Amino acid sequence: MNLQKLLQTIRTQISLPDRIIHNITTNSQSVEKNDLFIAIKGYSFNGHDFINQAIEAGAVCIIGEEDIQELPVPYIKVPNSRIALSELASAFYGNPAKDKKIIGITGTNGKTTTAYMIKHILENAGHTCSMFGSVNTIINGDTYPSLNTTPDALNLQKHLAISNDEFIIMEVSSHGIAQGRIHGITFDFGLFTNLDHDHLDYHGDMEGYFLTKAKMFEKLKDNGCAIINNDNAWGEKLSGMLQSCAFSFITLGNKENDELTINKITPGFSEISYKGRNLPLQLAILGQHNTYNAAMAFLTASQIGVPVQQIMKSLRTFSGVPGRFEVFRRSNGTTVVVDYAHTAEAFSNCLTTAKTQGAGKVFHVFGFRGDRDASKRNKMITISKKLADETILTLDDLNGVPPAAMLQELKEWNEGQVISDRTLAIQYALEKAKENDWVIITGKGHEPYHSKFTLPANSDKETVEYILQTDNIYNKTL
Ligand SMILES: CC(=O)N[C@H]1[C@@H](OP(=O)(O)OP(=O)(O)OC[C@H]2O[C@@H](n3ccc(=O)[nH]c3=O)[C@H](O)[C@@H]2O)O[C@H](CO)[C@@H](O)[C@@H]1O[C@H](C)C(=O)N[C@@H](C)C(=O)N[C@H](CCC(=O)O)C(=O)O
Ligand SMILES: Nc1ncnc2c1ncn2[C@@H]1O[C@H](COP(=O)(O)OP(=O)(O)OP(=O)(O)O)[C@@H](O)[C@H]1O
Repeated sequence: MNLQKLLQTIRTQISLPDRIIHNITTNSQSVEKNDLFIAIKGYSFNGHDFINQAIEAGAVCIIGEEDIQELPVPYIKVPNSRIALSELASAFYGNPAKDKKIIGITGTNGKTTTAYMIKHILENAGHTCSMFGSVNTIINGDTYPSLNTTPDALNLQKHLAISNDEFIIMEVSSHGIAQGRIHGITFDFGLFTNLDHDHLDYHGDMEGYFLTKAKMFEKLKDNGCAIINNDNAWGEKLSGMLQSCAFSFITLGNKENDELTINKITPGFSEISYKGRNLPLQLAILGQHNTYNAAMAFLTASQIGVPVQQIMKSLRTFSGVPGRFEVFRRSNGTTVVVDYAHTAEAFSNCLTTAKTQGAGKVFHVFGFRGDRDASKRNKMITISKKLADETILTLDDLNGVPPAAMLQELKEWNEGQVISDRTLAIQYALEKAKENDWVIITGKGHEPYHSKFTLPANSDKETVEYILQTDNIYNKTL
């Protein structure tokens, strides 16, 4: 793309040589000849420190937000590099968002599950969908791994440009919003699932976290639609803020003016009311929280025009998301659940579901992510001890925290079992659980985790599958 034309996007007054830009990059290590390098101030590094390296590798123009003198190539200072990145990426890929119907899903929990449900319903109704989220990225039917829940601006614009699908369903994380990753796009639908104590290391407090999430709704098209779960204080607060917006908004909850109300939740079957009709909502997956996710998906599909009966049928055949409340049965009658829960509310949902399903004893295995919001740990442990019969603490991703320091902390939180190796912790719970007991393993879900005793498995899901397939306990085979 022509450099001068590209830079009109960020309204620069600087006159630039007439040349073609090969690519835009923010990483000096991937710069190639004729690239435009954008210096980003990050959390671990400052991209401005790598400008010389980028020039040596062939960058022909640099964008940054610091004062920098005497570079051998044009340097353009902008107020905010991440915003410039979004604008330039959008221009570079031909403003691909403008022709797309984009569904953005934000909230602490339920984004992935709701995204999968919407995709399932829309595809059954004959639509095609791309999906960008934390489990994977699906475009034109091809699946790619995801680095982030919300792709960085360059990848986001690139994904949009290559997608030929009718709908884009994307999870919108608070980090993605705060880092301007979605700056270059507008949404047709904006969904808010809920808000729970998480990521406060990044956002400071709940109010700051909420206001970041709320920013996604500033990006809704005037003819767009917001769909809010009103059955929590933060959803109600957001609904209040959206009253005077140009776009329409509808809510789900348990009040008269909610578009959809959830009247009753029982295992595998709930009753909702929609447009004056009471409807049985049958799901093949467990967890009362999934009724809320299904209700969000229902409202979205209905707004798109999928007939109600068809939505209900699709929800009945929805088989779930990898690592989200995945249920396994052991031959001795124990039920094992692998779930991606990271917050106290998500723990509460999982553990309560076990009890409502008639669990005997409930064993709960989990750990804390190192270097991530330590302020939520007290709530997580408290709810686990309240609702589980035995809490077994183990290591989760350490993110650079020394294992000994984390183990020491785990021992301070739990006078009961602390088993450092995650595989052995799962093994311990499975050995103790008898018929009708439940083992709930939260944290890693489908994501890889490197245990010393990894064997053929490296996620909680694979660990459990391996044990159940062989019905063997790891240390007997080591
Ligand atoms: C803390 C955080 O959010 N980090 C994200 C951020 O990276 P960063 O700003 O920290 O980058 P950095 O490593 O400090 O580098 C700064 C700049 O220097 C450049 N650099 C660096 C080294 C070098 O040799 N040369 C060079 O040019 C880098 O390319 C970068 O442009 O920007 C990157 C590009 O957008 C993200 O991939 C990265 O996500 C990391 C992987 C991450 O773990 N993020 C998590 C916290 C996150 O975003 N999570 C949410 C979901 C949360 C949830 O709901 O659970 C998500 O959307 O994924
Ligand atoms: N509607 C909900 N309300 C509360 N908890 C939920 C809800 N939906 C899912 N959960 C819990 O949150 C966990 C993560 O679910 P999901 O992956 O769908 O959410 P997410 O918002 O995408 O989270 P992440 O970004 O961490 O993947 C689930 O395993 C479950 O324990």
